[in-house]
Amino acid sequence: MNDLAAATAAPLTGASPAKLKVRDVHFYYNGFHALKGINMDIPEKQVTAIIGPSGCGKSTLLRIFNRIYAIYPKLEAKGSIELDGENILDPKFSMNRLRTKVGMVFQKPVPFPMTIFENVAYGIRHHEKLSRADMEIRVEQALRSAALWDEVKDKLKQSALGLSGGQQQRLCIARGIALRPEVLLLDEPTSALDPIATGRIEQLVEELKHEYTIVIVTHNMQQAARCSDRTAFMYMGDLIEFDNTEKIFTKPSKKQTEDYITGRFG
Ligand SMILES: Nc1ncnc2c1ncn2[C@@H]1O[C@H](COP(=O)(O)OP(=O)(O)OP(=O)(O)O)[C@@H](O)[C@H]1O
Repeated sequence: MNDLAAATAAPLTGASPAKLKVRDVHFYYNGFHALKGINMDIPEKQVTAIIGPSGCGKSTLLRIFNRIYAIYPKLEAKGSIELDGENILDPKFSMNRLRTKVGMVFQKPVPFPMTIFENVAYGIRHHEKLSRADMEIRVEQALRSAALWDEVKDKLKQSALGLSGGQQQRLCIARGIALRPEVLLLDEPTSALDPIATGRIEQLVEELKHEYTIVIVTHNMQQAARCSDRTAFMYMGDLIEFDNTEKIFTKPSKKQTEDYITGRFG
């Protein structure tokens, strides 16, 4: 870790190397300075939660990890984010390649209006040419990984819109992992779900971290405490503290973090 990262983030502990190295990242919405010099190392095959009050920049930071902002004019990111040593903010890092390495699941599950099978196959087809048999294997693997296979294996040809909200969100996760990304971004993936479906997704996150580096934005502090290894606390575009989740929730170093997790503001 360089000096910049050391300024806000405790060093990574344990065996996980950094999968993403965020260095002095600034972000501007049409001139509005939304991220003010973020430095952090996201550990490989662990879950990193980003928490903080509404408007602090959580989603903005998450969306930079797959450069989704690049489709809008007047949005600008500065700094660098290295994925295994390559800067993903560099326009030379193609969007197509980035999509296969970094998958994203949004707050509200939005299945495509097509069959369950096609929802998963669609993205794969865009990037790879597979035989029908290989495609069937890939779709099954993705649905199994997303803990949805047993519930849908007999109705793969039915519309995905007939699934429950929790099933739809797991389908979106299956769609995300079907491309075999290395990093999975989850933007408040359970905010539209009931407690049972939420528990299922949290359990799934726990299982998926063995294969993927996961970054999750959540408003729910209990969720961050339950399912992440590291937690980043943001406030007004700054990364205030980034440390092991247990430390953030039991012995935070910064007063602002303590005030937030004890409900004194936000
Ligand atoms: N498209 C946009 N145009 C202009 N400003 C924006 C845009 N999107 C977000 N912002 C501003 O950038 C800041 C960070 O927003 P962001 O959505 O990242 O916050 P957040 O922490 O994810 O909030 P929430 O928890 O409410 O989703 C806020 O001040 C917000 O108003």
